[in-house]
Amino acid sequence: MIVVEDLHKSFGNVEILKGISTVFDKGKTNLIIGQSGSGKTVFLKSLLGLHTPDQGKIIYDGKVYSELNDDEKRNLRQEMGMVFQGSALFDSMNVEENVMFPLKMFTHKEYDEMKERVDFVLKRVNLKNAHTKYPAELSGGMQKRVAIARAIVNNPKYLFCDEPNSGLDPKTAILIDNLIQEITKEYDITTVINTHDMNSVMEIGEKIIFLKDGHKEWEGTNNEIFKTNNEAVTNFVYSSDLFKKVRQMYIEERN
Ligand SMILES: Nc1ncnc2c1ncn2[C@@H]1O[C@H](COP(=O)(O)OP(=O)(O)OP(=O)(O)O)[C@@H](O)[C@H]1O
Repeated sequence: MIVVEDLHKSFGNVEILKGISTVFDKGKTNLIIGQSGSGKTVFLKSLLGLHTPDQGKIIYDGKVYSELNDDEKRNLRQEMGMVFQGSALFDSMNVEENVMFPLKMFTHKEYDEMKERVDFVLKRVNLKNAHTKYPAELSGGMQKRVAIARAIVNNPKYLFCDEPNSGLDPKTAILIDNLIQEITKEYDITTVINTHDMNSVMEIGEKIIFLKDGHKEWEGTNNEIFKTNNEAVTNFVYSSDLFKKVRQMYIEERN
């Protein structure tokens, strides 16, 4: 579980995060949504420890980040997995080497043990016979699977995903969303996903926080987002007429 208390972050004189408080539960897919420039990436980077907040606290299962010493911070970072936008695989490494990379960096495991773990996670993301392939030889969906395998290879307690569906067709995007949700539940991970994808919001939005201009404007579940009367949220989520009609039909059906 990650608890965020009154998080503020400025760059120069410009305040980007203006006092965000929320809770991200374990075993759940938590989504951050909001318009471009609303502060989602700055927020996600703050959760990763890449930005130091000016004010407020981030608490990881009882550990207040700002109160940890350097070793404790390093240990905590090793409990975090990250799926970057565009997968960010190493082009010069094959799939097995990409996935093994965090184990080589952060553990002292023998090769056989690392290989066993790599085989396990690649199987878990349904990638078989891809060990010796290079990223350029893989489809976008397969690259995402490799990125997810790499993010979970070190058994993270926290998984952060930045636009995991960018560049994928809608069907593959749903498969990737479902895979992230399954893994989150299976290994009881606290997962936080930064997304623009409204399909993701509807499919896996167990908890959604909507940022607007650096504030938390709204939070709730995918069921609640259908019913909310918050204008900023409805304008954002139902920006197309088609979505507005679907929402109207849903509300009428429920009444
Ligand atoms: N390192 C930085 N230095 C100065 N300003 C920054 C820095 N990082 C982000 N910003 C500013 O913070 C604001 C929020 O940016 P952020 O990248 O968090 O938006 P976002 O909601 O993730 O947008 P998008 O959906 O387009 O990725 C922007 O105005 C951006 O210019």
